[in-house]
Amino acid sequence: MSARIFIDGQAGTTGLGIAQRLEQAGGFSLVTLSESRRKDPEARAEAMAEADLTVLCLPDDAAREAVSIAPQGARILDASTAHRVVEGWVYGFAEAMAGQAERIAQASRVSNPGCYATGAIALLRPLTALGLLAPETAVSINAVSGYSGGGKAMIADHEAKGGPAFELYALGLKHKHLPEIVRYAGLAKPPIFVPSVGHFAQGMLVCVPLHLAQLTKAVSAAHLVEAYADYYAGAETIAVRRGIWSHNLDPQALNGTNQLEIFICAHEEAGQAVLIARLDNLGKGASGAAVQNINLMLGRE
Ligand SMILES: NC(=O)C1=CN([C@@H]2O[C@H](COP(=O)(O)OP(=O)(O)OC[C@H]3O[C@@H](n4cnc5c(N)ncnc54)[C@H](OP(=O)(O)O)[C@@H]3O)[C@@H](O)[C@H]2O)C=CC1
Ligand SMILES: CC(=O)N[C@@H](CCC(=O)OP(=O)(O)O)C(=O)O
Repeated sequence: MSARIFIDGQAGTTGLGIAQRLEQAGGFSLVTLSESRRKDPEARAEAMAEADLTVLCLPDDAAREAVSIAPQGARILDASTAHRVVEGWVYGFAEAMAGQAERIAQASRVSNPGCYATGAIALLRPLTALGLLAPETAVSINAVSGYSGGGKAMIADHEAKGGPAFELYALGLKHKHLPEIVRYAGLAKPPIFVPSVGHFAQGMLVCVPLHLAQLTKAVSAAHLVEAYADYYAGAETIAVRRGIWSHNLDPQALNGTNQLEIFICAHEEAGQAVLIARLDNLGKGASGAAVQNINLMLGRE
């Protein structure tokens, strides 16, 4: 029998992406609401009761409201930022932490990670877990995203007005992904995080520049590659590669997939490295990860 999924916010960017992926995968049927009822709390609560699993693809306030009206026993996966560091919610990044896939499978409340957070945690968690990076280290993160990361409003802006070509933002240094990055990367204090957005729809790069002396012991780039490869051994969605000087990295290369690539680039004589995660912000950064979590929660993976 097919599993019944209610996507609250199905008309939005993430909701549409999840619906398409579930349709392609097969074995799911969607509980849907008419245009006139899709924001009606009573209709949404009924749809949650009918479904085996509800996925929230809503702005944060609407996601909190959805949880408050959810019928008893409803299982919820929240794609918003609202519950990522909230007690009682399991963080939906199965590959990042030992035992996390099992915790997701058993949970009734799972939060889907943020797109930048997925890249940052994929890079930093192995280093803190292996004791190579002390939690109190001062870390910086730079990232670039396609404009679909900003949802319907940013998509409309870019597609109607043609730009800007590139811009930095969140320069108040309080980006909404910092709390989840701190908690799940295992850091003791927030990194300096400077995201940016370019005039391309989809795809992202998340970069952590590192002086090798910041690590707790002397390691070569080859050792780092090996350490990441061991950490993610068996993770089908994550590939580890040694960065090559002559390569440029295109943020769009993994679009349409649920994959994440880690590149370790280093200038060892200078004691410098840059760790880079490449992913599709709408794939492993949103809808792809959501479908992975749906499968785990329903015991299909
Ligand atoms: N875009 C991305 O890359 C990612 C987004 N997310 C998160 O997913 C969530 C959705 O984002 P995104 O898909 O980009 O946003 P969009 O703006 O594209 O879609 C949000 C949808 O929610 C609907 N909505 C708003 N309020 C309510 C309500 N009270 N009841 C029912 N529906 C409502 C909107 O309706 P209407 O169509 O009328 O506006 C819209 O269809 C956000 O929390 C976002 O932070 C997570 C990971 C990545
Ligand atoms: C380009 C852009 O604006 N990106 C969004 C993040 C998108 C995302 O993944 O955020 P959530 O998962 O937390 O919703 C931002 O920086 O706010």
